[in-house]
Amino acid sequence: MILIENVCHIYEKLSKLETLKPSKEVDNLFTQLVHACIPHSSINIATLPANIQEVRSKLIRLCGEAEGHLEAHFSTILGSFKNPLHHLNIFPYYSNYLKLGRLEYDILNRHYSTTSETPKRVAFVGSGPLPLTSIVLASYHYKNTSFHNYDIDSSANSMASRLVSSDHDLSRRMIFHTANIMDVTNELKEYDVIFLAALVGMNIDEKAKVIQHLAKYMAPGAILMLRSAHGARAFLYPVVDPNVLEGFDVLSIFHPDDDVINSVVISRKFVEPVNYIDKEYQLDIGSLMASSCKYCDIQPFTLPLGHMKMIDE
Ligand SMILES: C[S@+](CC[C@H](N)C(=O)[O-])C[C@H]1O[C@@H](n2cnc3c(N)ncnc32)[C@H](O)[C@@H]1O
Repeated sequence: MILIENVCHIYEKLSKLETLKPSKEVDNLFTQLVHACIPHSSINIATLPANIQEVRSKLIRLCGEAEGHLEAHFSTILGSFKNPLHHLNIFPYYSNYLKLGRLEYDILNRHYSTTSETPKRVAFVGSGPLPLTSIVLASYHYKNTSFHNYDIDSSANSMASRLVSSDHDLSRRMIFHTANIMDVTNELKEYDVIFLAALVGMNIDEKAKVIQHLAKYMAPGAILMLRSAHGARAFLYPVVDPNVLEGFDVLSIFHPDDDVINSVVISRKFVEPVNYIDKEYQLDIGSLMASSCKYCDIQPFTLPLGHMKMIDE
């Protein structure tokens, strides 16, 4: 299959590079990789043989590493401006973040509440040196909400806070916490909505552990927004399996088919605590959740961006 050959070929080249810091060569290879993957939305990655799965998980790590370098590079440049927020469009993927932010806002708005309330406190886990999702949501969509950004890396947080420090409004509403999210416990109860970055939990097991931790501490009824990947885009980002969302109702899953790479999974922490009686019952809950996802939310609604597919999985 041409796609697989192409992806493996690009992986070979990327894995031989000494550094994944931004350069013409690195940028070209990642651009080729993204363009190779975007059109293949119907391929089921789970059916590929083990050697290709191995390439895939290595590729996801390389993509994550390169994304970290790219974000740090542009955050440093932006930090040299008097007001960095006026220059965000120098980041080559800024328009993707504007689209993704709008998409996530629309999805959230539809499910957040039956009243016209908006979330008061939002957390973004894995915000990185260039926390564009929080910046876009805080600037354009949730203008009275505070955004608590969590990152394990203190240098990412200092770069990120520099970006908003000269903005009177955002510097008050964007708060940065340096912590491994696995060590943050009761504080998580304070958030109406928690976003989990695609790159926190690089494989199914790591992702499941983070989700289990969030399930343990999030407030009942709070919303968890997850980023996943569909079709060949799963060569770029980890896939969130809805079956690992124990303790949550999966409300819907969106698979963009344009240049927004990530799928969005929205789920709500159970309102009533679940008393697991025995292992068998626990399994039943899992399968019930998987099937409830099938039927929970399949009525189409108007998305401003077009090109979006709402898929029930
Ligand atoms: C650079 S990316 C930023 C977000 C990215 N644009 C996305 O949507 O995934 C991921 C960030 O997650 C942080 N991270 C990874 N694991 C983490 C954890 N367990 N707790 C907190 N932050 C974590 C990394 O330090 C990194 O800065």
